[in-house]
Amino acid sequence: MPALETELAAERAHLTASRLALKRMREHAEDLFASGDQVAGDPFAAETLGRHLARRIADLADNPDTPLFFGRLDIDEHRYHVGRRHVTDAVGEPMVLDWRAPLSRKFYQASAVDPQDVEVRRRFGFVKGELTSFEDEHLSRGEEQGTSQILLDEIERPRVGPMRDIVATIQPEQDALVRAELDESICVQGAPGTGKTAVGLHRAAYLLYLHRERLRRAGVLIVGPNSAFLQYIASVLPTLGELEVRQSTVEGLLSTPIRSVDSEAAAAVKNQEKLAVVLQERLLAKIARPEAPLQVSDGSYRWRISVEALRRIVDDVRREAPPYGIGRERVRARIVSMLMLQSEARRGDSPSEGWQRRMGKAAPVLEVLDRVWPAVTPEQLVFEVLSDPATDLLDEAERAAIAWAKPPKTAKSAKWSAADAVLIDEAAGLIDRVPSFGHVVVDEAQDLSPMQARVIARRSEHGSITLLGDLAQGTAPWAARDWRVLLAHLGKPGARVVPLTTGFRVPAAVVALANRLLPALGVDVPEARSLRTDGALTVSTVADIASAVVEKTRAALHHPGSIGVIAADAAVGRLTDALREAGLEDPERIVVLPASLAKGLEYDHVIAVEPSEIVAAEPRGLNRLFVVLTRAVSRLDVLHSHPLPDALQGLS
Ligand SMILES: Nc1ncnc2c1ncn2[C@@H]1O[C@H](COP(=O)(O)OP(=O)(O)OP(=O)(O)O)[C@@H](O)[C@H]1O
Repeated sequence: MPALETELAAERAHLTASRLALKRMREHAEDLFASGDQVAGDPFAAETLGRHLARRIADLADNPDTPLFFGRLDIDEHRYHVGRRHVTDAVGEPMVLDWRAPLSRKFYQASAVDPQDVEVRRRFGFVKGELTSFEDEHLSRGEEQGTSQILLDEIERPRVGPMRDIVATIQPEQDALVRAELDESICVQGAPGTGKTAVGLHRAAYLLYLHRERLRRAGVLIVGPNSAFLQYIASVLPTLGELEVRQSTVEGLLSTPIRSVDSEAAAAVKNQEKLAVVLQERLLAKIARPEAPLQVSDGSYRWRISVEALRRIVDDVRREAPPYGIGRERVRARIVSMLMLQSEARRGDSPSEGWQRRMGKAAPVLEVLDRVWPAVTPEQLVFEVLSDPATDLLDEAERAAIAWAKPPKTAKSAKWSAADAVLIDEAAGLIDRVPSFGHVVVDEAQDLSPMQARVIARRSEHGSITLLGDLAQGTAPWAARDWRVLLAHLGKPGARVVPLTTGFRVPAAVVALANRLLPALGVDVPEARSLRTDGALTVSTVADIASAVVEKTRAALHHPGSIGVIAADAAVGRLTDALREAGLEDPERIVVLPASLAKGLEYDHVIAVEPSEIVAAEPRGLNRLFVVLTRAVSRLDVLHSHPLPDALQGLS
């Protein structure tokens, strides 16, 4: 057998042996799970152990399509296979190292210039789970491949279905971000297709591996722009063995059901940061100066707190500035302890806890509390501000914009909008503490409004964040133009801003087209540089858009992979009908997508319909077009019957 075949056979044998070892590990976990009741001492321990083992069993599942290892490091006579999880043999010797283990870092970072003791780095090529090839780099001899063929094959593989993990081919600049310390917050300014989303998800998996207990308790949260995006990324973390990460939109984090839609003007006002100040001022204005002493009857005794002493309590608590609701409880507790001191002095013993509770709820105490520090719900506070936005912080036009069209009678009967729900969350954060996640990853972060950023700031106050985005793809009316400003709203003003510029999705010709829009977008971001020289771009002037879309879609079906027809939202119905009438319905492969939902997604073949309509549909329409043009993995057809936007003139 030739040497290459012998090597391949040996690697396949190692793969088979690793599979068997994984099976044994899983069976062991299943046996433990089955006998859990007898092993654990009490029902609580049994449940905890059960949950742990169920997680472990799920973690050890073997997916035949995802190879157990994808690389090998030869260091000092040892061979280390690097894969998605640890696999050990019957005596506990490692057969596969988890990609997140410290040693595995060399797989991603070693180079001919800095071999890090690695003699050989081997990358494996797989086809449908079958090990079919490998590439060696003799780093200690100064040999390093340019761009790996296995990487190129991977990024050119047709995309159908949800996003995949990239563990086998993480690049050094991505790896440095994935492995940043847990307490470091970072902001990744990444041009389209540079792997921002992938980096964020792998960072979450890496941090969970390294700080499992801490993060399991505090939790990890991924925030994405919409549910289509969340579905698209949902399977990446489970394939990396991480099942317990919360994935949500900003709206999904809020507790208020959304039952109305704001005008653009109202949404713009409500999303400004100064609304946080408006709410806070209105809340603090509820605190009143005590004007009378407090007297409480207690059996045959009568206790009294002077008005000066009450004022001192209120002033002290106000100065300490706790959340408003906690402040109210603090005032109550201090009143009760003054009463307690009087009772102790007269009766000579300490009152019981029951006595303290009773005093805390005594009618005169409640009366004072309700007068000087009244209880308020977040909904009530927002209702009051919107019903009567009397504040110098808002001008006449702003007040008019947010006034209710039909004022509800009470906070309970109000129909809240998405921006109201954010205000209610702000109010809730002013009134009480919000539990903080250990780490929060925010994707498409450029579109967060200052008030939405504060929703996330509250949930990451004691943790760190990974902020992912591209200022050029900002389409919301309030989209960020400067990361520093947004980072300040997120409570992480000092976070490192790191650019990513090597594109893995979009072919060079398509990147060049999209880059023509950059100067008109009004943001200062580095251009993308594509790793891909393949791909095809056509720009065609057509007479009838619908029939051109049908024709291009039919032609696209000759290639493998997904097809995204992306058009201005208003045109989607018409194009869907045209494709249906032409018999081109294949939900597995063809999607007609409104431009407003394209962000973060990718298709092998994109048919971008009528750019000028996409641009005209919204104030940041040019940014939207930039997003649409950069969704293509292999081929992009631009179809237009109206003139192209200025920046693209002269193309067809
Ligand atoms: N190191 C890599 N190896 C292989 N594929 C990669 C790598 N990095 C990124 N990719 C692939 O490139 C594509 C783009 O990645 P991703 O969606 O994370 O980029 P993005 O920066 O979030 O893009 P956008 O801002 O345009 O939404 C994905 O298909 C991803 O799997």
